[in-house]
Amino acid sequence: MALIEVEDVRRTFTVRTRAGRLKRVKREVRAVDGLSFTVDAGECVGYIGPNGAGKSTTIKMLTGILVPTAGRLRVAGVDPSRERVSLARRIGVVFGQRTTLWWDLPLRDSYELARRIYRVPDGRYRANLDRCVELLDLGDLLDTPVRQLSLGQRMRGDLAAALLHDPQVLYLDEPTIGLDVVSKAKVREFLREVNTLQRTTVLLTTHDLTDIEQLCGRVMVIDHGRVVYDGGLDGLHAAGDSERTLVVDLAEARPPIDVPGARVVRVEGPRQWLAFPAQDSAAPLLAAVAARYPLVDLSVREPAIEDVIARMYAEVAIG
Ligand SMILES: Nc1ncnc2c1ncn2[C@@H]1O[C@H](COP(=O)(O)OP(=O)(O)OP(=O)(O)O)[C@@H](O)[C@H]1O
Repeated sequence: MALIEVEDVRRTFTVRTRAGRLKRVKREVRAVDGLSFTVDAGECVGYIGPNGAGKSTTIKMLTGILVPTAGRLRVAGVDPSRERVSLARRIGVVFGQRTTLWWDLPLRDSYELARRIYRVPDGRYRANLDRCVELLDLGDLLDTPVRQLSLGQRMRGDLAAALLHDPQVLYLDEPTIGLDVVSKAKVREFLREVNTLQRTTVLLTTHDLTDIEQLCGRVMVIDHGRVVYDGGLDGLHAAGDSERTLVVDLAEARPPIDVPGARVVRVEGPRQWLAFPAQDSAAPLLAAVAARYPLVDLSVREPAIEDVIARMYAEVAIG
């Protein structure tokens, strides 16, 4: 069942720019330009794209903050901008860059306020709070004012606040930004649990592609307000023409070796790096290298997803 429906949605902004000393001209910016997709209940979807691609504008329309210029939007059966109050009970939102908690209040009081605003029944509130406190390790922090929390602690606090009312959809905008490795791991583990056990639908915007690799079965890449890729991470590699690398340690330093189906991209003493198409099997290549040259060691490196996406953006920009 589709929980999020976006059908040919557009959103333009009129901006005024200087033209000469006194004159100002109006210009139309198409932030979202004919966007269509659906997200089914229980999915965890990465929503990624370069700066200015239209991600925040999409999320703002899906939360009812912005009204689309044209097109149709539904979240959990509700038109976001027309029914913001009933939508608020169905969604949770976390912005990595700013908090939705009350700065001067202890976490516990912020949660209590959220309980009243969303009219969460007592039993459900208790159960959800206990679960979040345990999974996010918030026990010792509940009585600390939000302004005294570290960034990682605050983010964990924000995640709990977004989930106390059992939303069907959770929007996450850069949830791991600025966090250290340990905090990132904790946040990701929690999100995985929320998505797989609670079956909460997650739409995740991030520039940290490890978030996507570890959490999302599906990725949507957006550029210039349109979806340019929608599918699994594997397919993203194929779409971006990505390459894997075979790293070989030869018995001695040599000029670049010659093996069909691969090309040497780097040589450092006896070590050589051979690039080959990511979708090809590495086995024949390994066999060919081993048959021709005395080897000490070899390993295969997967392409960095950042490189794949950078390549894809470059193709879109050229095309
Ligand atoms: N309120 C606004 N007024 C004018 N232009 C806007 C407004 N909001 C967004 N834009 C423009 O719309 C385009 C899309 O912006 P948006 O913030 O949705 O991108 P984004 O993908 O979220 O980028 P980032 O990764 O940098 O957050 C940009 O060109 C931006 O300048």
